[in-house]
Amino acid sequence: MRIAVLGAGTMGQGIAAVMAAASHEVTVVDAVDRIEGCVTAVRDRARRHGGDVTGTIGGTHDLGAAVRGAEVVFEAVPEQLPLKLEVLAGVSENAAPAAIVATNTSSLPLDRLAGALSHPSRFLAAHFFNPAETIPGVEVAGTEQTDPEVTATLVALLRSAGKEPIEVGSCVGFVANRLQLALFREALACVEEGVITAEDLDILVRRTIGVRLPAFGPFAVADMAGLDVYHAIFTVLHEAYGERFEVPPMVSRLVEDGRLGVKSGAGFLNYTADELRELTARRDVLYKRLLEAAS
Ligand SMILES: NC(=O)c1ccc[n+]([C@@H]2O[C@H](COP(=O)([O-])OP(=O)(O)OC[C@H]3O[C@@H](n4cnc5c(N)ncnc54)[C@H](O)[C@@H]3O)[C@@H](O)[C@H]2O)c1
Repeated sequence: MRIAVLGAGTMGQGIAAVMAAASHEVTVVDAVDRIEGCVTAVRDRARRHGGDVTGTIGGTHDLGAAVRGAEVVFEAVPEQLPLKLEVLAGVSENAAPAAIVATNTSSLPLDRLAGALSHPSRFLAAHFFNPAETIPGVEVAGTEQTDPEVTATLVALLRSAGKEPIEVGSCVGFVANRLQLALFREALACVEEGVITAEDLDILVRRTIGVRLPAFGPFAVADMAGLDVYHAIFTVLHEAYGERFEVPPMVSRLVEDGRLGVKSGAGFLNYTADELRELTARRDVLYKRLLEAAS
């Protein structure tokens, strides 16, 4: 496929590297003086990521020329609404009506960005994580106007390039950044209260709750801990810290229904008898391997 990547900074280079390593014809567009430097950086990153780079990598300052022949355009210019609107308007003027336009915005509302395009049904978000060539997951979000076929095509493109697209609703900040910032906000609160240093907090996270996350998400972790246990902890933390730790009604409901997690056979998630039997052993093996890999 012919792919244009707009903005060849931290993210654009990574996205271009992913696509070049997957044999696509990639053109990066940037406002920097030395565009050759961006191309070299993309090629180096693609090589480190994928070995042989069979796709071509070009660079230009000319957005119009780059997007004119592109089947997919990835936008990765800085997170400023007026700039993104200007760049997307330039894409709209020059790209073929059938081209798919994907923004890598972290937080800007997709509906506002879609307003810059004359074919908003071809627009959606592909939110990569840094470094884009290494982190597997990519959040994919459309607006109400996005054609489902466009989403399906982008998802297939990402999969074929070795990524793991995960579709999310079109909310500000999507999902991963909301989770990441919620954790960071509480980490800052702990440091500001003086209960731990920033250095020790990083160690604590890496050696406790962080060990679990590559293997199990927050709902699986909660089910393994026991939702009655979470209910009790929320109750105490709510008294100490107020509103932000109020017992979530969903947790209360599940506890009332006897869905306490793995120990009662179901919680947030459902488990087959086989899964329940194997879960603890699988968990212990995974944690051991993850700790070995991280050391
Ligand atoms: N850095 C991250 O960890 C991260 C992660 C996910 C998403 N994002 C999002 O990705 C986008 C890009 O972020 P980044 O970290 O790569 O920024 P960056 O500053 O590293 O790169 C942006 C690039 O865009 C170029 N640029 C500026 N104006 C331009 C224009 N008019 N035309 C073409 N190129 C132009 C800049 O010269 C720069 O090289 C933002 O929307 C950001 O929120 C960033």
